[in-house]
Amino acid sequence: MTDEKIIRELYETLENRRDHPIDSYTSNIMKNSSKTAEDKILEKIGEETAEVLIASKNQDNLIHESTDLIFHILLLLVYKEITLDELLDEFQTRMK
Ligand SMILES: N=c1c2ncn([C@@H]3O[C@H](COP(=O)(O)OP(=O)(O)OP(=O)(O)O)[C@@H](O)[C@H]3O)c2ncn1[C@@H]1O[C@H](COP(=O)(O)O)[C@@H](O)[C@H]1O
Repeated sequence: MTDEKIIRELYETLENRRDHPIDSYTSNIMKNSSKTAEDKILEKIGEETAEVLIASKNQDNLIHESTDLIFHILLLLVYKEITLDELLDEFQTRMK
């Protein structure tokens, strides 16, 4: 699958990991522990943002680092129970 449907499939997987936790990276990060789940996800977004800046300046790994950042933003939205359709609707309202 190499079209935009992969984002919807990923989103559904993340919602499933949130609602039916297993022992996996995304389920574990969305669980509460000593740090709240939200703080852990926000910390990852901060790290991945810095990695995108460095990758862009170094002309290296920009796709890989951007994917990590986008992935963690999607994870935050799923954790906050925002649906993919709400995100897409927001983009739609900006279409000219
Ligand atoms: N797309 C991703 C995805 N992208 C990044 N990551 C994880 O996010 C973390 C990124 O953190 P780091 O950058 O610190 O990790 P890293 O490996 O050192 O990365 P780099 O330094 O190389 O950039 C790693 O542990 C990655 O495994 C992801 N983990 C899961 N998914 C997808 O999410 C879905 C659910 O995943 P699980 O919960 O693992 O089943 C599956 O469809 C997966 O394909």
